[in-house]
Amino acid sequence: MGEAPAFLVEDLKSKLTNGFHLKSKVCETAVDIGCNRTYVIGDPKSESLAVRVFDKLTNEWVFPIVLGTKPKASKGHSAVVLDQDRVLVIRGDTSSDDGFWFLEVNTLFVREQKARLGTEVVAWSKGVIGEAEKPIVISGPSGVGKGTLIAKLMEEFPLMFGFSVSHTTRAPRNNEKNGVHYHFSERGAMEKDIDGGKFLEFAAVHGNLYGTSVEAVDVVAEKGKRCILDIDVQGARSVRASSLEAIFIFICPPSFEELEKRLRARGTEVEEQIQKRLRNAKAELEQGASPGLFDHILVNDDLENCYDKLKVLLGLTDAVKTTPKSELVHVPLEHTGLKIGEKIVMKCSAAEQERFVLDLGSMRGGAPGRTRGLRICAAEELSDSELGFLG
Ligand SMILES: Nc1ncnc2c1ncn2[C@@H]1O[C@H](COP(=O)(O)OP(=O)(O)OP(=O)(O)O)[C@@H](O)[C@H]1O
Ligand SMILES: Nc1nc2c(ncn2[C@@H]2O[C@H](COP(=O)(O)O)[C@@H](O)[C@H]2O)c(=O)[nH]1
Repeated sequence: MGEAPAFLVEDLKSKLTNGFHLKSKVCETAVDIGCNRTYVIGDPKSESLAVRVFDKLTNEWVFPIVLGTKPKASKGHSAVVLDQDRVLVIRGDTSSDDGFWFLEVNTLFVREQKARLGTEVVAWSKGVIGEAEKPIVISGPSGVGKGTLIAKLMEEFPLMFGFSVSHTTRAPRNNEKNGVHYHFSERGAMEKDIDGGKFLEFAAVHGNLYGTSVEAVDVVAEKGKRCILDIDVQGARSVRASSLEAIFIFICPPSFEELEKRLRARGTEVEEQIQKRLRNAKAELEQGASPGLFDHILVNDDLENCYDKLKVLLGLTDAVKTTPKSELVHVPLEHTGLKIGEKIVMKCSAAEQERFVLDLGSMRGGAPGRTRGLRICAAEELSDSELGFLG
């Protein structure tokens, strides 16, 4: 690995304490976390936000496994340590919906992945301004009508919802398209991606492997839509245990006989599979009722009736059919910032007269999902000390 170029580390380090400054074309920043580690973010050649770590105990560079959806390359960025767990990275010359990223170095998710992979790990999480709606997890036994309800929701509210396309090792049915209904995968390839930390959750269901990749959820969020996950109860349990905040809905059949009727009438499974799915349904129905896992239980008796109830609990009325747009702020390439408590006071170039405060006080979530609940407020809302910084 070799020794750290001391001049580089010292030079980069000196730029950052609680305050930070981005002049155009600063594509490499360094932050110290703890006594022994310097995280260097960025690569001036490619402008990518690559990450490497200098371990001061061994005097070696470490190249961590980088999880989560990575930020796009950037002409310049600034970085400030928020706590021992994460660094806020601000991409210059971008809009606030793609400007704020969190490099997680020691959060619970990162610690879990370090233990699992036995190597250095960091994870990216994109900062979301405002109260982006929570993803919706829909579970229930095979044949209960989850897919039917989700299809109705997507048809009525195409701008609001996006489907998380899972990976599965099951063979496609006649009407199923790769990349639309599922990413149909070879078991070996899927297991490799699971080992590589690319999955938010996975489970063996009815003899096949199914899983939700971090990317599947991110792709939906990237379009500004609310993500719907159709996953089994084991998957719901894993998501519940993760940092992804979601609403959990369990769909029940009116009776076991009706479930069997629907599964047979769908005509997609051979008898052996039907029997297996019905056996598993018994256990799933028991687990669905276990306390603390699901926020809502809906009985899918009459389809229209159940769909109406689903819309009510998601707070959907006829008046709400588009995605609410939060106000966007431009983050210029040149900016100066100061961390004061849970606020980042941003002063952009004097000529542009742009000043705002990024309030991290309500932030939640984080890798492997998004960091949500950031708030941007105007300079008028600043306290005297914050105004002092702005000069
Ligand atoms: N309320 C209902 N009344 C009668 N039939 C229904 C109802 N809801 C769904 N169905 C039918 O039941 C069958 C199974 O529904 P669907 O495929 O949506 O189930 P699913 O829960 O998504 O199953 P899987 O978990 O196997 O993907 C379909 O043929 C669908 O048209
Ligand atoms: N844990 C997960 N379960 C999933 C996922 N995608 C689908 N499923 C569940 O599998 C069964 C069977 O689905 P089918 O398409 O073969 O009928 C069903 O209960 C789905 O909810 C996933 O990514 N993770």
